[in-house]
Amino acid sequence: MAAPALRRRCGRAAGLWGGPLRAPPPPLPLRRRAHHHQQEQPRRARGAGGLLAAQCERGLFQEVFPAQSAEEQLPGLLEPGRPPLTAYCGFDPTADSLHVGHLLPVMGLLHFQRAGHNVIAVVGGATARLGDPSGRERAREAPSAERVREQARGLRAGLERLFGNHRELFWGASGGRLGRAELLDNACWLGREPLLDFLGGAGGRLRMGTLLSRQSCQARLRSPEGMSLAEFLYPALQAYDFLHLHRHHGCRVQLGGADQMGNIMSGYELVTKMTGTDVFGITVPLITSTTGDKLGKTAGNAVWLNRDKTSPFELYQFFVRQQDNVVEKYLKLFTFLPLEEIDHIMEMHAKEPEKWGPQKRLAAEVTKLVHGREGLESAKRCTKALYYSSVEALEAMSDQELQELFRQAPSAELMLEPGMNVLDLCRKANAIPDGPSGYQKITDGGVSINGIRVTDPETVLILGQHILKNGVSLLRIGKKNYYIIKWLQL
Ligand SMILES: Nc1ncnc2c1ncn2[C@@H]1O[C@H](COP(=O)(O)OP(=O)(O)OP(=O)(O)O)[C@@H](O)[C@H]1O
Ligand SMILES: N[C@@H](Cc1ccc(O)cc1)C(=O)O
Repeated sequence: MAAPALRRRCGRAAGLWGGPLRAPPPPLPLRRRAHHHQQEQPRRARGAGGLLAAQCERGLFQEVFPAQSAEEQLPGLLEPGRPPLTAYCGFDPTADSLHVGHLLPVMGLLHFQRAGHNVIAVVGGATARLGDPSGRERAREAPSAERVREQARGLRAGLERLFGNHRELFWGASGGRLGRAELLDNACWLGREPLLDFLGGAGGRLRMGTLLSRQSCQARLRSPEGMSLAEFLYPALQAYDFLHLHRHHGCRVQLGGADQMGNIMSGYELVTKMTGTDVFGITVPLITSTTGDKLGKTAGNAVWLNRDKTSPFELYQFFVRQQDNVVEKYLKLFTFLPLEEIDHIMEMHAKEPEKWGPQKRLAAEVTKLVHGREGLESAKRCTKALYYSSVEALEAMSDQELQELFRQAPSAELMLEPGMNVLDLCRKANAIPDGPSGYQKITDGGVSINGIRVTDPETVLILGQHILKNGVSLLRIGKKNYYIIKWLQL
């Protein structure tokens, strides 16, 4: 199958925009195209029929496969009133947490769900043992079965949180029918499939030439290390997942990042050959860092969704720091805000760029989806405490937040002794050098407690001022050396 030639940019697939199939509209810049279509054919406010068009317009759905039948059939299959479709996406537990890159295929699933379709998130408890060679220059080190099981737990918890937060905080009031969301692990079927059955069944249908022609395979075969049989068979296992999900859950759509197109095409090949049913693949764009690397584990630049690895505050700050040239794109990709609202946010931003309005909104929406309302409040509290030296915010912080906020900061547990002063505190916390230079550090104005500079080393510590109600003090030496002091038996 000359598959890559069939791939086509989602944005150019006229049928997906709701326009005539044989007369695609001329390619116009996105914003103008939206208005052009609004005039020709009113855009449905919500509903399955508009799902592909809407997500292409947001830039979330990048490519569809196979282009022609997807153009011809998907819009009809997604019409409101038709039976719901089932779409799936897989996530390999090669770490114990999801990361920001994974959010995009999850957003894809959530949009399917919002349009009334059923979705399945598959944790690759079996596939992670082999390691997907797509987009990788070298093989991964094979993790132990126990490690994969442990990491799969982390991924499952993360996915459950995302779907739960979405249902509670982003759908609750909408009233419409939200599709079903299921969480499965491919170890449940791949782990039980006898080898000979697999090779004799799926193995007999997939073509070597096609598998070898995939770009990810070619790149690896040319590399000095070559490619193991396990890695070579990876796409066959992923294809088998699609077949299994099709047979047992009626799944007809596989979503994935752009790097997954080869594996998705193999799944398409297997399902159509074995069942004769048309199935489809949809990819989402890859989120990259400012240096152009795919954001993820391989490049070592992952921003995690698990609170233990990246706190709500750090996640919030990651999005607040996004540059103007990507923030509009991210608002469309990572939030459910209507496009008209995003336009308005961007217009306001042009007038008042110093307020960082779009960045803050983006950060708030994503943090709420990932960490819930409480996580967003925590992120805001930490921001106030750190960047606005808010004693109130500091006082309201839990131990966990303090640890998260000052992850790298040393902490000390101290007993408050009568008459204890600022110099004693700094010394006991090992925050200043012994002798006169430490003393001078304070008199020079290099020390603050709870955001307030203290220049007299003999100042006696006062409860409620130097020691907050929650029994902590935040000591800062110089510009950014923080020490967390926990007072015992106050
Ligand atoms: N930066 C990203 N942007 C968009 N999609 C991504 C990104 N990173 C991962 N994905 C998608 O998330 C899904 C699950 O990815 P998976 O966890 O298996 O690998 P990964 O995170 O890409 O791993 P690695 O970084 O180790 O290559 C895939 O569809 C993948 O394409
Ligand atoms: N191969 C995908 C993960 C995946 C695993 C199993 C699947 O059925 C689908 C996708 C990746 O590494 O990104």
